[in-house]
Amino acid sequence: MSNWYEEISSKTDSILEEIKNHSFIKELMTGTLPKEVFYFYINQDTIYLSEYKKILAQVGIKCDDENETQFFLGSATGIINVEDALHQNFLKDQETTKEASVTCELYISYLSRIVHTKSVEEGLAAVLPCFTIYKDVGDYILANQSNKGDNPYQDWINTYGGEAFANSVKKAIDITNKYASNASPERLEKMNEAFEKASKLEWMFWDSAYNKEAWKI
Ligand SMILES: Cc1ncc(CO)c(N)n1
Repeated sequence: MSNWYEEISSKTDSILEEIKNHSFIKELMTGTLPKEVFYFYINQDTIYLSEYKKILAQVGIKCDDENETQFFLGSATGIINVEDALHQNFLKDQETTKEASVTCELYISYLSRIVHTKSVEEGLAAVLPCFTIYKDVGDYILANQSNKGDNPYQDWINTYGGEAFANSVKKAIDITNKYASNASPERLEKMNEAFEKASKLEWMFWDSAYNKEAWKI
C-alpha cells in the first residue's frame, strides 16, 4: 500500500533527476567542482542551516506527539552540529560573507513563512526535501563515484550518504506520512505543493552556487 511520501516522490521525480544531472552534482561526484564554487555553496549553506535549525525547532513544537517534537529538536541541534563541523572544516582559512544570496534568502524565507503561518502538515512537507534530497544525492554519489580515495569533497559525500543520516531521514518521512494519513484532500494538496516547491528550491540552491549568484543591485 503506497503512502504520501511514495506518491509525492514519484510525482516530483523529475526534479530529483534534474538535481542529479546538475553540473554542480556531477562535478562534486568527480571531484572536479571548482573550489571557489564549493566554498560559495558551503558559505551559503552555513547561513541556510543557521536559519533551518530554527525552522526545524518550530516544526517540532507544532507536532502533538512528544517523540516527534524530540526528533525535530534533536535534528535541529544534533545533525546540524555535525553539519556545522563539516562546514567549518571546509571553510577554514577562507574569506566568508554573512550575506545570504537571493536564492538562500528565498528558501529560508519560504520555509519560515510556511512553518509560521500554515498547518503543521504543510510545515512538515516543506522541510522534508531538505532531508530526502540530500540523502538521495548522497546515496547516488556514493553508488556512482569511482574516486572515493581522492575526492576533495568526500567528507561532504559521506555525511549525506551515511547510515546516521539515513535513519534520521526515515524518521522524518514516517512522521510526515503519519500526518498525511489523517489529512483532508485539500490539506494533502497543500502538502504536495510545499514538497514540490521546496524540492525546486533545493535545485535552485545548487544552481545559484554553481553560478555564484549575486544580488542584481
Ligand atoms: C540547502 C540545504 N538543504 C538541505 C540540507 C541538508 O541538511 C542542507 N545542508 N542544505
